[in-house]
Amino acid sequence: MKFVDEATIKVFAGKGGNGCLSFRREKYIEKGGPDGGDGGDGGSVFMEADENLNTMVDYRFQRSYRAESGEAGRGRNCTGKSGLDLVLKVPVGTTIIDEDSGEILGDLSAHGEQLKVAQGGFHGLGNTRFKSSTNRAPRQTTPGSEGEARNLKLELKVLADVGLLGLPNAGKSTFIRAVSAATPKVANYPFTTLVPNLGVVKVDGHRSFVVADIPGLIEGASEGAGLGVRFLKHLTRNRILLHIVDMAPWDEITPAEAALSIVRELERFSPTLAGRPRWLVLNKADLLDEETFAERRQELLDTLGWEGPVYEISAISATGTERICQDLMIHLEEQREREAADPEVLAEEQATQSRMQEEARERIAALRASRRQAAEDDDDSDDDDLDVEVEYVH
Ligand SMILES: Nc1nc2c(ncn2[C@@H]2O[C@H](COP(=O)(O)OP(=O)(O)OP(=O)(O)O)[C@@H](O)[C@H]2O)c(=O)[nH]1
Ligand SMILES: [Mg+2]
Repeated sequence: MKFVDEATIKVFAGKGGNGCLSFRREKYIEKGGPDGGDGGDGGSVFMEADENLNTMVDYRFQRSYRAESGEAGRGRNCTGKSGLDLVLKVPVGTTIIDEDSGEILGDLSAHGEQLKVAQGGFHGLGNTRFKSSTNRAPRQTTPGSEGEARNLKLELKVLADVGLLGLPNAGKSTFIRAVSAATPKVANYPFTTLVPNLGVVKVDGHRSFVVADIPGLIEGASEGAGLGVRFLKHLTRNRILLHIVDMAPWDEITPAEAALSIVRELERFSPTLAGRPRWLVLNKADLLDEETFAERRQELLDTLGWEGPVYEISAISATGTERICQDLMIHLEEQREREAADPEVLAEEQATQSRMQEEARERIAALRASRRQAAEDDDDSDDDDLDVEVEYVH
């Protein structure tokens, strides 16, 4: 699943320090010559790619960044100190755009790569510089120049490793809140989530993966009902799906029926996607006594004929969620290692992704056609919502 993670910031390079106007004043020397030093240069602002980062989240809290200004020059020919450069770290793969002109300033594609985004101001000259044979007591200095200022847009295409799948109200957004710093809206009604949310899950402090919370699928999603179909195709880019099931639904539907409807949806949409690694996550365990929970669990597994991994959690109190994250991390790392070690595994994964996308495209095209047909019949529907591009929101 690919999202654009973006942030808009303003950067200010430091101003150059002013040149100093000063004359030597010492005992016994009545008219000393000029000794005003130059100012220091203002610091510049750089962006630097850092492989330890994977989102722009930090840039959403602080929007304005300033490099140090240079100090003014002083008497006795002292040059002012230069301002320190400011280096702002961004994830590898970030594109940096000048927001006002739309110009792409650069792509930072390797760890440690830097790009200067705002030039520091040049230092002013002290009056010593203006001494000449005809002017032994110059009173002239120049001010330091202003540093550049720029509005920048930082864009990062993020691939989510894990996609959350489930009916509306299953607890997907609650799950992502429990395991990451993302804070999507959670509410006791369906379709709370209207646009996907990404959360970065940190495991043991330094390892991480990205989870995408998408709007709830409802039965008939692959037929274009509800919001689901717009997002189903984005799941074709995930490595693994977590199917979140509400074990204590408030409506008539049983967890087994609900889960089955989701699986059918997936199969109709893309058989290849339905065959991807998928783990069952039974949520809201806190709302049921043990016995009822066990019964529902058994019915669910039987109905699905499920033999894959199953987790029991209570997302609201983050009970059981840590273990899933540990296991997901291991699964993803093993997959990454296999792909890195064996080109055939990587090629296979790419082929699978292409196949899923092809299936998704066909499905969407078929839906479009049938909607168009319907539109001709009643002249009242539109199919614009079938293929929206997804923007990332925290
Ligand atoms: N008791 C209990 N309630 C939960 C749990 N997880 C989620 N909920 C509640 O279930 C409701 C729906 O949760 P959300 O996280 O918004 O569900 P969602 O799957 O994101 O829903 P949509 O965005 O509409 O698709 C909220 O009222 C949550 O507080 C849980 O483990 N226990
Ligand atoms: Mg939600």
